[in-house]
Amino acid sequence: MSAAIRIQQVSKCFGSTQALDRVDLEVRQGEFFGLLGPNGAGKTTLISALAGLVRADSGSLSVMGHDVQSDYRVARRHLGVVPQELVFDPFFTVRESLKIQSGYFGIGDNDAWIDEILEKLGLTSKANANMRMLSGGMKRRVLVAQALVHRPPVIVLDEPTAGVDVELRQTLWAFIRQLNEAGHTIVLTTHYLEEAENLCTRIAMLKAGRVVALDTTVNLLRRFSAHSLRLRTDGAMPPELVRDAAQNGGWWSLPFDGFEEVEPMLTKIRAAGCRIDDLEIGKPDLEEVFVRVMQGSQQGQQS
Ligand SMILES: Nc1ncnc2c1ncn2[C@@H]1O[C@H](COP(=O)(O)OP(=O)(O)OP(=O)(O)O)[C@@H](O)[C@H]1O
Repeated sequence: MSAAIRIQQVSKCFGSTQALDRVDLEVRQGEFFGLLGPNGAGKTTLISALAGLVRADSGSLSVMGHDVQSDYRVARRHLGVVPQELVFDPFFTVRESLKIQSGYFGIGDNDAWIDEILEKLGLTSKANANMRMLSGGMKRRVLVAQALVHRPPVIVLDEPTAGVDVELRQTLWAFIRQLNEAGHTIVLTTHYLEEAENLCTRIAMLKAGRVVALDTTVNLLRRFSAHSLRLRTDGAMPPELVRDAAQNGGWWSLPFDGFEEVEPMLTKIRAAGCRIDDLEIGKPDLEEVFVRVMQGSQQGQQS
């Protein structure tokens, strides 16, 4: 079975800026894959290269086995991209825009699918509204609809929830999850790491155009983050606990692997005469993983 997306040794420079530096990445069919990185890491450039909007200086990219340069039309037909920028033609209604988009892909009678997408994205009541009359969140919904109009097996969403309200987020993720369950491959870039942690089964992290971590979400959390006992006390902590602890805003954070370690830690704190004023258990989270990977730029274990 061919990979949904295969990126091999892709580099791209804009003048003196190395936006992509020998990127190797493979996304399997049916995956929900996260592409993360700080501003300017190269995520959008990589997506643009995949969609044929930017030409890589070297390397190759394919979608469902079709090279994005030599087999552009077929590769593009297999790909739906939700762009980060709100670009649209202000003169058409929502339905007209979707019909025109269908036309680009040579699809004539697409009304039933358009109705379904409109409904799933909560756009039915806006179908005949002019694009320029829509709010920012509604325009973003239309961008998602446009990306799906030709039923692409691979869907790439470039920060689809930037600046959108809770309702759209939930509607959007419910729909995207459904598409993933139906077999579509999903690639997501987002700065909301909680979203990526909940949705993506595998994650690549980019920094300065390079892949600096690539692994399953579970493995990344296991390797770079831990449970922690977080507490505020009235006095100095026992020195043997301070060694591994981090302090932030009056809170101590003590990492641990198994819950059986918690009670002995509390006993030591009490024995040192400290009163515990507040206490909580922190779970491993992707934000900690992200910060540690970006600080260290370790090459993550491949999976
Ligand atoms: N058309 C362009 N011309 C010149 N430089 C560009 C162009 N497009 C991107 N770059 C540069 O390439 C680098 C990667 O940009 P890119 O937009 O791919 O990052 P990103 O990871 O998508 O960032 P963000 O999270 O902010 O969207 C940046 O340094 C950016 O300034």
